[in-house]
Amino acid sequence: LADLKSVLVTSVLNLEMLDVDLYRGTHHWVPRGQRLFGGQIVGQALVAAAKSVNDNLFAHSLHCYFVRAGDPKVPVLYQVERTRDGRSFTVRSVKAIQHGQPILICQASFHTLQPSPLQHQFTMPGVPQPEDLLTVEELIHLYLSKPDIAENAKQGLNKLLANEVPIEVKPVNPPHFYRLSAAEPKQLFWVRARGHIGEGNMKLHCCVAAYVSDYAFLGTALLPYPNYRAKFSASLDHAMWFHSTFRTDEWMLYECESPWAGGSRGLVQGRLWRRDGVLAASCSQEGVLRVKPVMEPSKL
Ligand SMILES: CCC(=O)SCCNC(=O)CCNC(=O)[C@H](O)C(C)(C)COP(=O)(O)OP(=O)(O)OC[C@H]1O[C@@H](n2cnc3c(N)ncnc32)[C@H](O)[C@@H]1OP(=O)(O)O
Repeated sequence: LADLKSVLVTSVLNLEMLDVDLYRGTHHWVPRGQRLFGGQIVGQALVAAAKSVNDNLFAHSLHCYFVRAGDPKVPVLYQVERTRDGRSFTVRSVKAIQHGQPILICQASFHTLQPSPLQHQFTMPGVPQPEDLLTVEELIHLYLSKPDIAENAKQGLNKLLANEVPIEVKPVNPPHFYRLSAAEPKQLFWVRARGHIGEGNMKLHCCVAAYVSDYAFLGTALLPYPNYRAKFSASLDHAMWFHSTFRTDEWMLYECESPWAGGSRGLVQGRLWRRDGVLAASCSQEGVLRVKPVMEPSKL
């Protein structure tokens, strides 16, 4: 079963070409709520951009704004503009369109492989190996097996189990579902695409990493506030930098932290580590976070 090709490759990131530099994407997993998953739109935009660059060029960064909510009822069109082709760097601008209007604007830059004596990186945090940790689904089953669990909590968790998220996630510090204590705005997950992708197509692995990197990212900014729940949260922008080769169908450590929240917004930053400690990619995102108290204050 593990050798089944990842749905991210066969479906989500497999765009239909409509014309030169014009593509159509389909949806796979749509989160609860009425908007498309941002990671899907960024991943598909990067696929569209990468189709117009030479094979010797690799994505090194992307910068996106989510300007409208994506509508799950209709497909997304991706229109690529060939902004510049240089000797080393090539830039593409992609507009994701629904109902004739942009939902995402994305700039992606590609670079030829160039060796350099300048080379450093932070050190990967020391964490338990993925084989010693439980998946989110296993953690939910464990939680559901407790005798005193409230009916509404049960329903919420069962809905989570019914999700067909095409990525596997193993939290390093298992979440306390419905926790009421504040935590530092930091979290660590092992993540990988479900199914097989295989070695060799670095362009594709960058697109999968773009998809994966939006998953649960913004939630990091809510960890210090267990007494508030998001009544509206959405990513406003997303940026990524790709540093080295990696495989997204192998476990990677996603280190997320939120250095700031204020003014109904939160900033999150992340690092995707290869299992052998090589820094694969860095990410940043700002999101809108409109919250309300979990329990209404007493009127007495
Ligand atoms: C996992 C994370 C993800 O993947 S999220 C998915 C990717 N990101 C997105 O889909 C975001 C796409 N972008 C957007 O939807 C827009 O740019 C957003 C962020 C909504 C822009 O916000 P804004 O300029 O407020 O838009 P808008 O005027 O259309 O209002 C949208 C709804 O929000 C409300 N709103 C507005 N301001 C306030 C406020 N200060 N306090 C409370 N509510 C506010 C508006 O009334 C409107 O509500 P409604 O939709 O009419 O019910």
